Amino acid sequence: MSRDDTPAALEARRLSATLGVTEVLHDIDLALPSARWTSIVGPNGAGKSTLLKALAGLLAHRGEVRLFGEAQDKVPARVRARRLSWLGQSGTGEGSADDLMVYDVAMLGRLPHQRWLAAPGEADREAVERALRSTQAWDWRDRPLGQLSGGERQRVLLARALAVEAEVLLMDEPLANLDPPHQADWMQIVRALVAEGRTVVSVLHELPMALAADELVVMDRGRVVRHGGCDDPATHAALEQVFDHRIRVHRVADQWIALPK
Ligand SMILES: Nc1ncnc2c1ncn2[C@@H]1O[C@H](COP(=O)(O)OP(=O)(O)OP(=O)(O)O)[C@@H](O)[C@H]1O
Repeated sequence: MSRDDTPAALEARRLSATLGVTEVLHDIDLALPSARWTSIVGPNGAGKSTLLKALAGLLAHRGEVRLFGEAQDKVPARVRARRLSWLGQSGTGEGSADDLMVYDVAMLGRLPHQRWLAAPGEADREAVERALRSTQAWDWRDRPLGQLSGGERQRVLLARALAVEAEVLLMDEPLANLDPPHQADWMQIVRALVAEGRTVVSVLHELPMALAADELVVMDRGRVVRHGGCDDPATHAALEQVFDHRIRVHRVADQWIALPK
């Protein structure tokens, strides 16, 4: 449960996961509050993507994952796909979509809402247009995904994730390839989602952006070493520690930044 006794949006209990023959997540207990933005950070190989996939129900694991208090493997796949939206690391698993038009890629986000083989309805078209406009990808709607630059493509995939209009959005390195203005736009989109009561969980390498979240999960070697507020000195200390004290968290112009030492 989260601190105020409402069910956490996502909760992991004694969560472990093995890839190949190696256990990469060890006994993780974690409760991510709803209507908040939580960032997951840590060194390369810490297990961030694996944790996100396990939380999304995309990876076999031991232990339990709960979605708003309900055992996630008991939630029917279609219902889960409406409640939980996923943006994977760019370049993974999207190759087969290269020939699709941008509009149709974003429309894939509406599949969980559509009846089997039914054509998209008005609500689907509106959600797709809203999503593509919010990531400034609407002008490319008639272009094939494969013709776009890395950053343009990322904005289309973000639009697809937004088009789901899910309560929970999980995003793995959503800022990859985005230029600074579009990184700022991404943060505005996230803040707007959270203001609407949605829950956002992002794996980020950009520490200043990660520290702009409400809460930070700091991982190291397959474990959560700290889950706390982004303004909390104990969170900053954990962050500095997992990066071997090679960074230092500072307050500059009303935001937290992490500078190399
Ligand atoms: N198929 C696999 N078989 C064995 N080990 C794997 C496999 N895939 C990933 N791993 C290992 O699992 C660990 C966790 O990987 P994961 O991708 O979750 O880390 P991460 O924190 O997201 O890293 P990064 O910041 O580099 O993206 C790494 O040590 C990685 O080498």
